[in-house]
Amino acid sequence: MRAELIDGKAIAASVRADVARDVAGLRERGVVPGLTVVLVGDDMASATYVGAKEKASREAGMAGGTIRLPADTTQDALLSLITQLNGDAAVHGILVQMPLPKHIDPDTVIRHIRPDKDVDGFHPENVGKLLIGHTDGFVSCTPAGVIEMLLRSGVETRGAEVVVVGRSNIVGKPMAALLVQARAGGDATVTICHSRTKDLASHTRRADILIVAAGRAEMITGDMIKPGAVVIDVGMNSVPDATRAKGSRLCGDVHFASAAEVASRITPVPGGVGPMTIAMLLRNTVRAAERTVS
Ligand SMILES: Nc1nc2c(c(=O)[nH]1)N[C@@H](CN(C=O)c1ccc(C(=O)N[C@@H](CCC(=O)O)C(=O)O)cc1)CN2
Repeated sequence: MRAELIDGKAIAASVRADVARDVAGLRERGVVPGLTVVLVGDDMASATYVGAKEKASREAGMAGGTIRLPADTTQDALLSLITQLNGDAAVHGILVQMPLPKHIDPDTVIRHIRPDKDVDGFHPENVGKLLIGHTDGFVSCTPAGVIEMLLRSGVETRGAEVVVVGRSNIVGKPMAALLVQARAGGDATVTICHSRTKDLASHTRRADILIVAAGRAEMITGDMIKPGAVVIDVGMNSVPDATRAKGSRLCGDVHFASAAEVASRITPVPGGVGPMTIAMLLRNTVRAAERTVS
């Protein structure tokens, strides 16, 4: 393997240590940052992520917890709960775990969360603030985590050719917005590719930094990467693997073995971007709490 690993777990641990210090400072001023996570249904992966968020927020000294609702919860019942959390002064951050059951419209739910408690950064007001460069909103945790990883790893984005594969509202679009903005972790020249992009490899091969968030297991192979590029894999896919006791394994959107022969630096899956998502959620929650006192 030629590439050096970018260790998301270690970087996330250092962000979480910073957050814990900020939480301690707020507690001295009589404010205990509170995060409430809402999980609807019994999706196993979601339950794992929510459990990880709960544990991380507790370890950082925050209050709150998870409200678990059955899969047949109505949209109205969920909206009523959010109204109640919106009005609760002890709750600084509200997060509704995605995906939601099919009978609930995620956009309606996201719009119902008070923008100043939307620590996921999904509300249109927060997305709009990101686009126009206002720093008083919240930025979606996964793209914010990627920028933090690049900054803390000393990867220069200024003037870099960055290709983002994936155009989701949660990752691809905010990722591109962060990369083009005129400040540290930005100033890049950005191309967004997606499922309708013609000759994807001709774009990815130009990238100094390649960020892949397409949701297709191992779709980017070493021959699609410019030698020496930095590769950030946002993908999280479970694929069948008869050699594992579980019968499956977790992999990213990048074919790690071939990519690591070509790239200069690369994030693994697991242990790359995933842990950063949770660290940035904690950071957003501390910011939400800070804004209530300053
Ligand atoms: N309301 C939200 N829903 C979802 C979000 C989100 O940011 N807000 N993102 C994803 C899931 N997600 C957080 O919720 C998430 C996914 C993965 C990880 C993570 O740390 N993964 C580990 C591996 C875990 C495993 O072994 O299964 C890793 O990459 O090392 C954290 C958060 C969709 N929903």
